[in-house]
Amino acid sequence: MSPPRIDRRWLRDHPLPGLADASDKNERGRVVVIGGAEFVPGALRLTGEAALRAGAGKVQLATVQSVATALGVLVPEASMLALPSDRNGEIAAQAVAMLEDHVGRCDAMVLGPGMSVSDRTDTLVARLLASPRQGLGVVLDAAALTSARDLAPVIASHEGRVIMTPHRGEMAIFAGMDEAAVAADPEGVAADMAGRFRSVILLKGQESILADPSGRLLRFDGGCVGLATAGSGDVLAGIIGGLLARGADPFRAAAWGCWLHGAAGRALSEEIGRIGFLARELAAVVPRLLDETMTAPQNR
Ligand SMILES: NC(=O)C1=CN([C@@H]2O[C@H](COP(=O)(O)OP(=O)(O)OC[C@H]3O[C@@H](n4cnc5c(N)ncnc54)[C@H](OP(=O)(O)O)[C@@H]3O)[C@@H](O)[C@H]2O)[C@@H](O)CC1
Ligand SMILES: Nc1ncnc2c1ncn2[C@@H]1O[C@H](COP(=O)(O)OP(=O)(O)O)[C@@H](O)[C@H]1O
Repeated sequence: MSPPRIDRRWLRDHPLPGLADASDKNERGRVVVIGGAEFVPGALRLTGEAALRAGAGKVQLATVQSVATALGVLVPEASMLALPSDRNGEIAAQAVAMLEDHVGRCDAMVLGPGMSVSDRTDTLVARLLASPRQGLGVVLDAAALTSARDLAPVIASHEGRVIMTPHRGEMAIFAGMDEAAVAADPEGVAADMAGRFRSVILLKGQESILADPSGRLLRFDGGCVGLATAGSGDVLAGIIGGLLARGADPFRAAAWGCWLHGAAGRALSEEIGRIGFLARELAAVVPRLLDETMTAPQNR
């Protein structure tokens, strides 16, 4: 029997925490997004804007010094943390000392967009996850997933507050199996990894599978082919980070994020065309979708 579907009915039965009209931006939480490099200088724009569009109160973008100023101008709503880089224009391992302080003041951390697989990334990810912080939700995406594969006990110590978002290729590396084996049993693989890492796993694809350590499983098939575009996963990670910062629990944040991302893709398919809308266009659709799903009686 296939797992329940993430759809409007599921969202209605599992609402996001409400926000009073009188609420202050500080009540909507703070997200730090760590990643990017000289060869993908705009990656954090995708993630940071998505976190803000999902309702986060404040976003901080932490990336290499050589791109930080330009990125800050591109996303003037964010504050910037300029990190030392190595000779390849990627975040240097010593940046971790600067980051540890900042992460301690945040409600959500998104780690990995635009980073590449390397020993430096491994060091950074291991150090940033080493001491779980009360209430911090974590999204691990892209290269951070490869770093996470040897960190099961560390990730488990975060007590279910880590969300990992691999696509099938990343899951194959992460789980140490070939992609055909992941494709043959995505539900089994996602459930197994969620149990081993005591974390939430969102295995992305045309159909995405969401699993948590307690054995809950959901599926989402409401996206569209246009979502298979560069940077689309960076946007999803940002939406989930923004929802975590607003106070959603990790499983709910991942499920809502998956649905919002898919529904935004469908909206752009209709408005712009089936293929060829840009990842950076997705986030702007999210606030309207949130209003519709959170308030309109006909959608409940
Ligand atoms: N590239 C860009 O233009 C942009 C990239 N951006 C950022 O870079 C991140 C990476 O994106 P991407 O596109 O560089 O790597 P993607 O294909 O996700 O592979 C990741 C890993 O999975 C592996 N892997 C993949 N398929 C596989 C398979 N079938 N079977 C097995 N393995 C497979 C793959 O192995 P490889 O193909 O290298 O052998 C690699 O190790 C992205 O999430 C985003 O943050 C953005 O900022 C925007 C612009
Ligand atoms: N054919 C498809 N139909 C529906 N959704 C898709 C399809 N292909 C990819 N997606 C979705 O698009 C997103 C792509 O994420 P990812 O592969 O990480 O992109 P990138 O690495 O380019 O940022 C995922 O949320 C995935 O579920």
